[in-house]
Amino acid sequence: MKDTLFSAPIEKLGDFTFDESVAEVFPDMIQRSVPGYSNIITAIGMLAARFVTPHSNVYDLGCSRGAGILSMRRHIQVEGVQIIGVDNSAPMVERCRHHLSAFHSTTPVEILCDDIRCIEIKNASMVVLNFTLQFLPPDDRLALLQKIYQGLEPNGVLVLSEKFTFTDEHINTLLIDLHHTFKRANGYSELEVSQKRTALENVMRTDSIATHKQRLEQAGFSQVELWFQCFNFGSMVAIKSNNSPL
Ligand SMILES: Nc1ncnc2c1ncn2[C@@H]1O[C@H](C[S@+](CC[C@H]([NH3+])C(=O)[O-])CC(=O)[O-])[C@@H](O)[C@H]1O
Ligand SMILES: O=C(O)C(=O)Cc1ccccc1
Repeated sequence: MKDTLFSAPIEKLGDFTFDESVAEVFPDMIQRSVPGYSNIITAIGMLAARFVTPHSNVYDLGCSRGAGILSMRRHIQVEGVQIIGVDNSAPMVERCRHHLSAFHSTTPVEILCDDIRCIEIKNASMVVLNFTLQFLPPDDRLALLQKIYQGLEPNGVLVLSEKFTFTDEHINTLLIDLHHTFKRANGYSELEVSQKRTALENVMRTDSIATHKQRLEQAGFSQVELWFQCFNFGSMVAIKSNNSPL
């Protein structure tokens, strides 16, 4: 389904939510809106092949329709792994469960319709936050990362993908502008770009790469690196060391 949600003028533009209409067009929306999205999904599978250990849990927090879960599940070759996907949007969860059931796998997946701030994380070898942390209130972000760190086993990995802001105003404007050019090249009109930007203003509060690094370190991660960036979008890995004091 093609995303045309912001194509006509909207008189009272409300805040962006992950409702039925967004869930319906979501694969098209994210593919045309996030530069590097497919590369990141592919890399999440490659990281799963390396990091997921036998008899561990794997979490995809804010799993939407399950693209990250499918990519990980395809690459997991070890036994006894349980994948847990979490999303608090019922229309997303419904489509995610339906989509996953269309593919055969020996690795079980459970999809929870819940807030990622409320679920328990334990015995994890890999945790994915693929463009989800940016939707949490900034004050709740550190506590979530601390919970993830505590739930990870030594040598476990967190993949954190986000839209970034940049402290240099000129660079920030340039990268936002290149993102808009990317969206225009993918068929979105000026009106679609500007209405969606306004709808996202109050719900998606982005941090700088430096803020993310500091917060991940504060949560306990000692090895943190940006492994991918395209314009103002990117993805980081954070590894829990095997001689962690916590
Ligand atoms: N507090 C929360 N608790 C649970 N879910 C939440 C919360 N806040 C937001 N969500 C969910 O996080 C997802 C963010 S989209 C992730 C893409 C996916 N990872 C992908 O790889 O395709 C990113 C984007 O749209 O830019 C939505 O499905 C929300 O319902
Ligand atoms: O579309 C945008 O401008 C974005 O920043 C990315 C995005 C993609 C899907 C849902 C919400 C935000």
